[in-house]
Amino acid sequence: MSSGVLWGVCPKETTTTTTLLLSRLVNRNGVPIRRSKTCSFSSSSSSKALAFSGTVATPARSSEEKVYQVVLKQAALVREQSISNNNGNITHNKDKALHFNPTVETTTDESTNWDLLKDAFNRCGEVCAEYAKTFYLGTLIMTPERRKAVWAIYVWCRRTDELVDGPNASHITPKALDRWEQRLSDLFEGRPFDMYDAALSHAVSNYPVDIQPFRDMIEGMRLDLRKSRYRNFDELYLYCYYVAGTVGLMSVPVMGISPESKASTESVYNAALALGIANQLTNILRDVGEDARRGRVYLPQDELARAGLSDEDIFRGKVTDKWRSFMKGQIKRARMFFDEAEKGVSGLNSASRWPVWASLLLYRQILDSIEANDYDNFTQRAYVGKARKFLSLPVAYARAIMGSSQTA
Ligand SMILES: CC(C)=CCC/C(C)=C/CC/C(C)=C/CC/C(C)=C/[C@@H]1[C@@H](COP(=O)(O)OP(=O)(O)O)[C@]1(C)CC/C=C(\C)CC/C=C(\C)CCC=C(C)C
Ligand SMILES: [Mn+2]
Repeated sequence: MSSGVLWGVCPKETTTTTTLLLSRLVNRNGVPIRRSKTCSFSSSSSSKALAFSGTVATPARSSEEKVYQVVLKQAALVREQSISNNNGNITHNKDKALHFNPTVETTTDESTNWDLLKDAFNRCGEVCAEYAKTFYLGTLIMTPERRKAVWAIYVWCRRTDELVDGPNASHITPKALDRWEQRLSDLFEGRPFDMYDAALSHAVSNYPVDIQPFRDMIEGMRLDLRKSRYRNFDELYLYCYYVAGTVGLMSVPVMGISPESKASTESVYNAALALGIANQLTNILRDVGEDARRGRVYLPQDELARAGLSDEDIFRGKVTDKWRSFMKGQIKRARMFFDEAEKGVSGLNSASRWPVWASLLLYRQILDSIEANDYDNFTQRAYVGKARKFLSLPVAYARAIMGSSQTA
């Protein structure tokens, strides 16, 4: 498939801003911490920094606190907006979905809409199958409505990433991202620009999906345009939330929360966020060499310095004992986010657990593969081979099933 056809869309119009609020989830070492607004913070230079407003000094909020507020808001929205059946299970928002419901008597125009929409979802499925085969296979066990919605979200995320990473990336300006964000607002208001937008427009009208994680992902792409260094983990955490944690928050309302789950909505969202962060940290560790060749160093500068390393060491690309030891710490932290994510999978609807477990186990194994490469992520790209991928699927399935008995 020509990615030019799929991604070469130049959106029009203006922007909106994102709002992040307060509180927390896991600390920068990945350790869960529950704290109230009045609790004091642990470590981190940026958490300790003071933001001055007038003459009153107030502690600057850490990225974790800001992101946790988004989690709380998303969890509250899904509780409020979802129409619950007797079990409290999340079901479609039938009022909004009515427009595209083929079982409702339709005019010719509406039938045409429906045909176009069917084509749009089929195309989304093809894109997923092409770019993320294992994930695509996992979606096949979901209900058709859920599956289509997840595909539409996937395609929007991929296109958004391609704006700054794809073949036309050198032409992408902040203005283009503003136009992409305007297009996002339009599709959320039922005015899609193209067929992929129409698929997402339908999906977000059918499930209690909020626009904020989508806007925040665009904000992550803005960061990629203007920033190539991260001073500390607090900055990196925010970036990871923007480009990947958001995916978890977008997906939960569609994947659904299990009616039998004893887990709180908030804890399921926390786990989804953690999976996105874990995946992105893993991406970053896998792609150190590739990113360096593009002049990018995502690794926290203060942690590099503490390990006696600098950008120069990364550009030189020599695996030394210092590097191995530094990488061990980074891998450990990524694993802690995976651990955090694992705790929430059983809170999802049963049919959504298998693809989530599969993606979690596969991504997590990239970390094993970095170790197997003796931490050479400068010249080698860690990957999970076909055999290991294949073996992970029944393991994922078993975990998904085990989750059912734990939640019941
Ligand atoms: C309770 C619980 C655990 C729920 C699970 C929630 C859930 C489904 C979380 C999904 C987490 C996930 C797959 C995050 C994606 C993270 C990621 C890899 C982001 C990449 C960003 C940019 O990275 P970069 O440019 O550095 O990397 P590349 O070299 O370009 O790869 C992204 C590329 C952003 C775009 C993200 C996607 C295209 C993935 C979107 C995926 C979905 C919508 C489906 C998620 C569903 C499942 C089952 C995995
Ligand atoms: Mn990318």
